[in-house]
Amino acid sequence: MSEPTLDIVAIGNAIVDVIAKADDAFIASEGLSKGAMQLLFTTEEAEALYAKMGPGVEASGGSAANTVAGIAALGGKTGFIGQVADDQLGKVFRHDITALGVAFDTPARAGEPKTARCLILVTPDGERTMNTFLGASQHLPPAALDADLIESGAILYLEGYLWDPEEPRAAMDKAIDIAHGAGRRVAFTLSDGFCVDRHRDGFQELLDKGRIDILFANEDEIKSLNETQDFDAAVEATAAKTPILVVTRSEKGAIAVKDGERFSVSAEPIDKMVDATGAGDQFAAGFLAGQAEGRSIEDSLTMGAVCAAEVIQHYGPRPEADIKALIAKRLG
Ligand SMILES: OC[C@H]1O[C@H](O)[C@H](O)[C@@H]1O
Repeated sequence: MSEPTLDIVAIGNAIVDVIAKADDAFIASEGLSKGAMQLLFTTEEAEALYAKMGPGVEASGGSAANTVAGIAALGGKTGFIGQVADDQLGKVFRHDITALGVAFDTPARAGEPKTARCLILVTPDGERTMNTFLGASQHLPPAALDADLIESGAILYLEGYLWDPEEPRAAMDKAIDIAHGAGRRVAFTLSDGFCVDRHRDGFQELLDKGRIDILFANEDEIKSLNETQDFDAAVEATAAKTPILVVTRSEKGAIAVKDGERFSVSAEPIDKMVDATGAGDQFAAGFLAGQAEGRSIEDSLTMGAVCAAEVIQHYGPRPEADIKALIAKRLG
């Protein structure tokens, strides 16, 4: 079996975010669930919400894409697979991710629907409420997978959001087989509490069949997965099904369980939470980069916490500061 040449290869929704400030009254009046991600099913729905939003800033996003962007910023070698349309936003997404040194060669898809966009409303408390029009990203077919790219990564990283549409779900299923067939590890994020509600059985089946080697979740997601409000019981149940479980807990820090041993890290101090978008993505970036560098679970958790703390102190889901330097300062 050949040695991997990349640290992480991710498959995810290829999305351009539009980020705007909003108040709680707007979230309520639109009937949105604060802090969650809801899907917008038509262009009309997306345009209607966009028209009501305040001035927005565009930034490349997509959960797993944000994670590989973070790992690349930390000096890791990464690849990405995701579907954009042959349009302006697709070009923006491709430019931004390749400019970071991420290998991304999934061909653009001609015609409708357009490249995915996520309308993100950030309230004064820094919480983000996401509204995603999946557009072209829901048409990532299994045939678009670059098996060589997947096999070249030490870890394949997948986002639970991609379990919503049928074609990418089949693609991820195939990608797991390719990665495991090449002796690689598979990491997976549960993405969102509502997403877990929609796909609890599918996610549990992945775990029961031993198809996930590293699972990322937050508190809501792990409780939802196990249909319990008892955090410790939820962690124990899922930790028994995967070699490494990582659970982020916002200001309470994060924990990991590896082979029955539990580790924890405090949240890094911050001045102010400006925008929570990308917090989980950058935590995963720090943790996976640590794993790729052969670091301990404790140090990988600290790297996750440093990356998450950086991203929530500015608008946008990807790092702006020199996170490599921040980690060097923190871990020496
Ligand atoms: O996790 C944050 C990301 O989720 C959504 O997919 C948005 O694109 C955003 O960048």
